[in-house]
Amino acid sequence: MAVVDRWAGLGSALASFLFLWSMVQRHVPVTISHRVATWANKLVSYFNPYVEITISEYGAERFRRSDFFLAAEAYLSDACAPRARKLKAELGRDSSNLQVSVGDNDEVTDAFQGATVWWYVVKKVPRSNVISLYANQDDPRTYRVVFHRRHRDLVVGKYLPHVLKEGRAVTVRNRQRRLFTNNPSGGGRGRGDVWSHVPFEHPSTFDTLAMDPDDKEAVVDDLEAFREAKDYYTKVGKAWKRGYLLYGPPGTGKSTMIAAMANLLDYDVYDLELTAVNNNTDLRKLFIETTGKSIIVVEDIDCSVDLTGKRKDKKQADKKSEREADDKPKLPMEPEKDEGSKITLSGMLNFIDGLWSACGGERIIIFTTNHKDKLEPALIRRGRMDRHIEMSYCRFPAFKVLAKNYLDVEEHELFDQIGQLLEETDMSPADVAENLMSMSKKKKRDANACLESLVKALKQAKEEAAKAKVEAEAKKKVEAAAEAAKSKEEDEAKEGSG
Ligand SMILES: Nc1ncnc2c1ncn2[C@@H]1O[C@H](COP(=O)(O)OP(=O)(O)OP(=O)(O)O)[C@@H](O)[C@H]1O
Ligand SMILES: [Mg+2]
Repeated sequence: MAVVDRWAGLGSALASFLFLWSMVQRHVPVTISHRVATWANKLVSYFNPYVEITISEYGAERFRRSDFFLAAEAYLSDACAPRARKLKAELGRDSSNLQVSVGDNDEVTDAFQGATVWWYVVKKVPRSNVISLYANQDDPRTYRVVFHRRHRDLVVGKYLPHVLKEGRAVTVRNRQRRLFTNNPSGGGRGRGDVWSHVPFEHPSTFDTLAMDPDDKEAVVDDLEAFREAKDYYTKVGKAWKRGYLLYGPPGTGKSTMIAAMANLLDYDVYDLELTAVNNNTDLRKLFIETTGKSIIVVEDIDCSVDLTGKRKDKKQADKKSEREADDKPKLPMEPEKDEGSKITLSGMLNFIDGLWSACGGERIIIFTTNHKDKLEPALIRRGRMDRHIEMSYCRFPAFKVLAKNYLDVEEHELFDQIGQLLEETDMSPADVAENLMSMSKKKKRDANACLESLVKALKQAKEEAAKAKVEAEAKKKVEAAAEAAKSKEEDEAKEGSG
């Protein structure tokens, strides 16, 4: 009975203290109550030897998640997830790789050079009128890093930089590379909508690419030097980017080489379809929305848009006369027919090396074409397209790579004959490859049969080429004769009238 009484007394005493405290608080100046709070904090920290650092999801850049937060997230999921009890598994952004991260309100311990560090994930529930029991999926999170105060220098000076570095490395390692293509201009709903992407999964590598070994090595060296050359580019005052022009007949491996480059450098690929871009402004927007560590590709640049001012004028003049000729009244509702892409040469040049091209850095721009001579020289001069790489017909060294890849054959009695034939005939690597895999699926791939079929195809190609040559010469002769006869006739007519 007495105990209950005592408790009741204590309760009422506490109640009156709280009441008094709230009265005091109301009447004591703000500065004093602040001072009391600071003192209380000091008192607590005197007895509590632990220090806390917080890393919030949204830092100074309100629209972007803070880099440090992302790095910490990656670090935790990689290094500490095995010790967490509450894990969260999500499909990665590309729904192909599973990402495990530490669940909300969980504690994870980490050890670093003898110091123990505790990580907590806290969700910040925004103050609102609606009371909700569960934190929202999108509520910003904060990491709390707690450690003993004697480790303060170690944690701030070494551990956190270590987390940042490791986290970034993990992000790069887990990154699913992507293949982007531009959406038709005007179709996007807003920022970030200009490119769509799929996972980049092309298996081509420089090992499987058939070309002259010396040329191949030169390209690989060049790419690797580029990747390491950030400081060099800064020193010489150039934007960190490099242009390659790949030219050569169809089927010689231009697209394949781009995939091999992306796989070698571990870059994303932006496949730019110029015909879907309306004007120079859209082109610039596309460029700005690309990220670093990427290859921007324009395939068949000679075919996609008319980049020479002269030809464009002619086309427009043609269109005009066409319009005048056709006197049918146009329906008022009918919009003016799109006059094709309005990208100009200057827009394209700006795209490659204008001021904007320096945003972000670490980009490779590649043009491919089947007709190098048709291109505007300004577009491909050195500095814009720094390196011109010719992809040519398959010769013996390239054939050896294909034979090894497709048939696992490095030596064969037919090689001499094939080498000879490849020197005399122009056959693209695509055709050679096709012959090397031309066996039906049921039969086991037989190297002899494949090589024989290749020899046959080469001989046939050689004959056809010879025949075509003879025909072309005959045609030339006939034309020359006709020309001579015509000029003779004209001369005679002149003499007759004179
Ligand atoms: N040098 C090569 N090494 C290995 N495979 C090749 C090579 N060239 C062509 N091939 C094979 O031929 C196919 C076509 O090659 P690719 O698409 O790279 O040619 P391309 O030069 O881009 O042709 P186009 O000018 O028509 O675009 C590829 O799938 C590839 O398997
Ligand atoms: Mg191609």
